[in-house]
Amino acid sequence: MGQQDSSQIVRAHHVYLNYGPAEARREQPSAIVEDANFSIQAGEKFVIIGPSGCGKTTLLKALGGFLQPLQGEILLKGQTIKQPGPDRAFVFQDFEQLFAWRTVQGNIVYALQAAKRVPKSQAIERARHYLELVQVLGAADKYPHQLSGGMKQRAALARALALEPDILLMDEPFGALDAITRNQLQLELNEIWKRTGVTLVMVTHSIQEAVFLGTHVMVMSASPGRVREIVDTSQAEEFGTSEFDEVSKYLRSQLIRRELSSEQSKQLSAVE
Ligand SMILES: Nc1ncnc2c1ncn2[C@@H]1O[C@H](COP(=O)(O)OP(=O)(O)OP(=O)(O)O)[C@@H](O)[C@H]1O
Repeated sequence: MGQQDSSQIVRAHHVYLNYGPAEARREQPSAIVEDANFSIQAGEKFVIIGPSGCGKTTLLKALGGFLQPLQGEILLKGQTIKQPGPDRAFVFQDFEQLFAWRTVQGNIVYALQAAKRVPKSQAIERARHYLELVQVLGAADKYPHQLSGGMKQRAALARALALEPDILLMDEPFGALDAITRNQLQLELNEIWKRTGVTLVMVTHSIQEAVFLGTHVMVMSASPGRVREIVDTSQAEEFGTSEFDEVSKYLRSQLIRRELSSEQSKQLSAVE
């Protein structure tokens, strides 16, 4: 490996990913993700887009340490990622990611005690701070089944942020929300990012969301999943501006290039 830039938090170096037992994986001629090379700077909002099945979630799992590369390596702060750790927190699309038998605050306190051994009184204080940040402090004593989908996602976000991770990994976190709640959470996530400075790595199917939230958007191609391009979108964060429209158009053209079938192209247009 070459030298690591001090502000570089993640470096993926010729990463090949596949599933199954190590032996079987080695015998497979092709990988799901092939030769992925990219780096993420601390404090970036790094968004991954690509056609369905190209390996976006697979890549997030590898960043999370849940899947080891067949070849290559992923470094976090200069250290090879070998397993999951509290320095990386996840938010998923699924509304049911909180422990059903604990209150919203209890979910966060438990995570802090289990993952970071934070003493209880300090964990409660931290939980309430992050619940306030995502605007669900009023629901601190409620159980997940008493919350709307949007509130559950806010609570899951608070739990992830409370861990004060080096990177926050988000897999289509707003994908199952209605359009209004989704827009509101996008706006709020931007504000939270400005206040916390956390490095975000997010997968989305929406080009608009990618451009709005991302400072950088990585476009993947399918079969095999490869990194096609990383686009700096930091100047295009305002909906409706010419920069926003231009970069969205460019990303769309990159996504539907070459390998997409007409059916997949239709699906992509439908989500935009
Ligand atoms: N646990 C698993 N075991 C075996 N194969 C898997 C597993 N999870 C995913 N795959 C396969 O890996 C490929 C990439 O899946 P992945 O979920 O990473 O794609 P994606 O780009 O996130 O897709 P989508 O946009 O549809 O969510 C798919 O062919 C999928 O069937």
